[in-house]
Amino acid sequence: MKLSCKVSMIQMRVRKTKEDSLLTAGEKIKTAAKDGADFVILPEMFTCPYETENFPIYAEDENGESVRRLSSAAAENHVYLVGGSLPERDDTGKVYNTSFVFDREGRVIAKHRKAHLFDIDIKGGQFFKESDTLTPGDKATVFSTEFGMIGLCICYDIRFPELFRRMVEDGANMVFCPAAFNRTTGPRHWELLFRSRAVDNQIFVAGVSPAADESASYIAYGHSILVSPWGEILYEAEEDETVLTKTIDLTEVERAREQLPLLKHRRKEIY
Ligand SMILES: O=C(O)CCC(=O)C(=O)O
Repeated sequence: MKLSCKVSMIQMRVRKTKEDSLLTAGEKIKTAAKDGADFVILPEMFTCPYETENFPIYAEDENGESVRRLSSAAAENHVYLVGGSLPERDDTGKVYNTSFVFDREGRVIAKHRKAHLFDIDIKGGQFFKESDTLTPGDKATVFSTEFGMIGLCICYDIRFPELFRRMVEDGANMVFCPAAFNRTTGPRHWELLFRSRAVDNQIFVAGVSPAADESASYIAYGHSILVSPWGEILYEAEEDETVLTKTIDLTEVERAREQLPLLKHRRKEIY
């Protein structure tokens, strides 16, 4: 297993059209590859303005144009590509919030359908009801690479420690989370949640958000973040567009677990 990798987080604004968003993502993936990225991560719903009524309109099947374009981008740039998320329609017509992962040859090696739908109503703050148009996925997702097992989840999934523990039990030493928090829950919980999931599992966690767009009906929080197994914030963006490439030393996972062996100290018999 290789013990060091470069992760690129693409914080981009969703463009007016799907085509423009795909072209912009393509350019930024190239920039990340030039920086030497092994993994390139796009944001949640990076081609689709985040509104429930848009999900069925923008939805494509798993062999649709967006997936084909992301596959080509992964292969052309020889990177693992975590394709943020896209609205995906299955053959029964149900729509999911789905993240596809491509290997360096452009093959789909993982697919996570957001398991926890974002249905909230915060008085004086954010309202959203994904379940109006989306169906939840029904499994935890990990995939294998030369850097070990990697977990994958989407946005609101970050709030569920049980899902993370499942991915960690399945071997994940790093979890990627395309996400789009907002200006109500972002300032309150974003850092706290990413740091909590990292520290309670002693893993690296990366959250990648769209850039804020003042003209959107749902303004993403931005603040794409990378957290170490010690819970330290290694990088946090502002609200604007940025591509940030960071080297990750995966031996940190083992070191944290040797020095502070909390996973071994679990008392499964009492909970
Ligand atoms: O959990 C939150 O506060 C934000 C979640 C979210 O925006 C989403 O799941 O898309």
